[in-house]
Amino acid sequence: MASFEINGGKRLQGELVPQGAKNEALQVLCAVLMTPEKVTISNLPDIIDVNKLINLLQAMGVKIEKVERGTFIFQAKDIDLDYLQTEDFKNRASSLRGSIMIVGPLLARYGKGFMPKPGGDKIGRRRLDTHFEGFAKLGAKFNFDQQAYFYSVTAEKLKGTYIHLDEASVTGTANVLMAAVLAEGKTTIYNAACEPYLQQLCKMLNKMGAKISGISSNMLTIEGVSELGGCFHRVLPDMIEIGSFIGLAAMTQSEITIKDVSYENLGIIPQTFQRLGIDMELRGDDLFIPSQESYQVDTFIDGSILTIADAPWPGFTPDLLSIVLVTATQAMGSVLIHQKMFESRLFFVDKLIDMGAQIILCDPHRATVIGLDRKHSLKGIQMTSPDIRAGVSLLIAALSAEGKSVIHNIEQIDRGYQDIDLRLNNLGADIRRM
Ligand SMILES: CC(=O)N[C@H]1[C@@H](OP(=O)(O)OP(=O)(O)OC[C@H]2O[C@@H](n3ccc(=O)[nH]c3=O)[C@H](O)[C@@H]2O)O[C@H](CO)[C@@H](O)[C@@H]1O
Ligand SMILES: C=C(OP(=O)(O)O)C(=O)O
Repeated sequence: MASFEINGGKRLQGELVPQGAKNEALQVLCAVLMTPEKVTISNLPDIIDVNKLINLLQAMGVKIEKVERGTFIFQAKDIDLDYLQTEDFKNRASSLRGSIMIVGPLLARYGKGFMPKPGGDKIGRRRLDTHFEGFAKLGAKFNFDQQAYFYSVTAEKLKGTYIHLDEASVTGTANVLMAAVLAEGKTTIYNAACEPYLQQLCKMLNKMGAKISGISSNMLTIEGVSELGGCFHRVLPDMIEIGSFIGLAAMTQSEITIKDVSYENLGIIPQTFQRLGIDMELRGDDLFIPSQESYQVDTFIDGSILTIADAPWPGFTPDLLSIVLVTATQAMGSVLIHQKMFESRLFFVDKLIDMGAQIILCDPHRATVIGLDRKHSLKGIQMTSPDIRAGVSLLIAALSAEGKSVIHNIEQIDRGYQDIDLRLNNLGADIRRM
């Protein structure tokens, strides 16, 4: 288990180039299974989860050529379907969440798809009903082996239909969408998730010959086609990393320019950090965050305490709530953080409280943060990263803190943030990997 040792209290200055988006990368990598033709993807982040999925695809028989860091050519001509029953497949596929999205493409192209219990963050219940109910609506037969915790779907032929998803699941929408693209006839997916990740996936599939309309809305219409061809696709900058850098700048009083953020795809994210009192300026497509002595949390119009809550897109993404929470610890004013989607994502506040933050964990979903307004700094401590976003939040807290902190289990951070220590050290941080 690797660790970071951080000497905090340093102001950073300079430019950060965001990596490609982790959660989009996982979707579009699964989509290479939709065609026997070559698919080139660029701006793939070099992070644990993405590399695990690339290795899984390779083990399944996908030919992969690395053009340069971040750019790969994939060709899924001969897939070894027997491999999907092996222990090696089960081990690899269960080590990340994104692998679940290979099921839709496999079902669509080969009439069968398998999946062990997928991995990913332990941040609460993460059910897969939406995925399998969607496949069943398209005509697939579903089986769940409870003993082996193994999901399988089979179908001789998928037939387009009307599907009202039980919830706007991100990976669920991607999975059902990919199955529908090669189904016979028209499919409508209502209550579809519509994050930029999904918009990008739809655009990529259309480039490959799919007929998807309604992109960016919660109703996707798909006219099935019999086959897809190759394409070139570039992954968007990671909006979660961009949000993390905004919080980092505010907490450490740093002046940071985040390059080429693709502002139009950030949705409500900049606005949400502005409500914490963080100034920012859009310069071209770069986001400039000035060094701020103090930032004051907004209230609602009636003067009541601000609530920041997650919601399906275009609402505020749950993956940035931990970062908003840590950023609020040094703000002037109070804010209620309401994590509606996941029930185990706020417990890391214990560590922030140990560092001197003023937080009341009301229940597993809600925490009230009473900002310190830099009356005193957080103090460095030893801690363990419980999940990817809490891990980065603890890193931000440690960078702002007085003294030395150690964060254990940084594999959690590395699975989503590329070379984070090196990139922040280039701007003046003091992070040592141990
Ligand atoms: C690999 C990947 O892409 N992971 C992301 C994906 O996970 P994933 O696709 O697994 O998450 P889902 O969108 O399926 O659901 C996330 C959680 O929110 C709940 N839920 C979902 C929709 C809804 O309308 N109401 C509701 O309560 C679900 O029950 C679940 O507990 O989306 C999540 C939600 O944005 C993100 O946190 C994950 O980073
Ligand atoms: C929860 C996340 O990832 P995963 O779904 O891969 O666990 C995340 O990216 O914040």
